Amino acid sequence: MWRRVASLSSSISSSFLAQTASRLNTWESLTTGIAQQAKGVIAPKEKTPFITFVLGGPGSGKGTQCIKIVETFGFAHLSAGDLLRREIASKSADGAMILNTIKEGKIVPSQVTVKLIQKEMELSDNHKFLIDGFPRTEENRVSFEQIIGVEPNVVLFFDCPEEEMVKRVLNRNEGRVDDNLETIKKRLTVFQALSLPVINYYSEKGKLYTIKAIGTEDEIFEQVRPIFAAFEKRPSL
Ligand SMILES: Nc1ncnc2c1ncn2[C@@H]1O[C@H](COP(=O)(O)OP(=O)(O)O)[C@@H](O)[C@H]1O
Ligand SMILES: Nc1ccn([C@H]2C[C@H](O)[C@@H](COP(=O)(O)OP(=O)(O)O)O2)c(=O)n1
Ligand SMILES: [Mg+2]
Repeated sequence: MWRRVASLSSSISSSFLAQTASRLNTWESLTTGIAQQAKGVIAPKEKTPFITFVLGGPGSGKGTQCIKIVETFGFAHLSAGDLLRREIASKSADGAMILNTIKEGKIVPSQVTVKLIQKEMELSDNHKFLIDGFPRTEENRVSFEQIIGVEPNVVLFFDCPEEEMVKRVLNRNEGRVDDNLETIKKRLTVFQALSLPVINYYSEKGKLYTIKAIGTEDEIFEQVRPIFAAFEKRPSL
């Protein structure tokens, strides 16, 4: 599992290792993991997690491009929206609250979303994660850093004109409760007010890759491809 893999990486310093493990509250499982590895129960893996956040307004094409990135570069795709919709469908304790929040075009409390992402990361055997539609607020961003204890390697921003995003969402045809004009207008306001500051934050950190998200799906992917192709040449990916 990733948390054991990450923790066992030789490229992470031991103080960072301890800090991360305690944040994840997994020191016990970490040491168990080491013991199991020593016994040969788990195949040894030494890859550091490689995290990509995929940002952009509603309908900017995040999910569509994530499918292509998965096919070409073998990432695990974790869509925050899909994880939240799965919670609604499973009728979990948070389901009704999540449904109302999504209908209103608002953002679900960060701890709920980060816990869902954390669970998926822990279950995955992959070390390359595409985290789609997250972080959408500064609160999301800080919560991820506090709970997961790592920062993204790459942040993709699909930059798309509002008119085009509205057109795409209204044609999406996936039966989503938020794909209507009233909710999309609210979502665009939330995007401007709460998500753009996150995008600016990563721009200032030099981690942001802005993609002009107009044109065909293939044309857009030709802007995405070289970003990961360059990382593939490095030992980190
Ligand atoms: N380049 C594109 N041109 C036209 N339509 C697109 C393009 N990329 C995606 N779409 C369509 O737009 C809608 C929204 O795309 P999606 O990937 O779900 O965006 P997001 O995840 O950012 O909301 C979907 O119906 C998708 O098929
Ligand atoms: N980090 C996130 C991601 C999604 N959500 C909620 C609120 C969003 O409007 C919905 C839908 O998100 P999703 O990423 O699936 O939406 P788009 O693909 O951008 O249309 O889920 C959230 O509260 N917090
Ligand atoms: Mg999406």
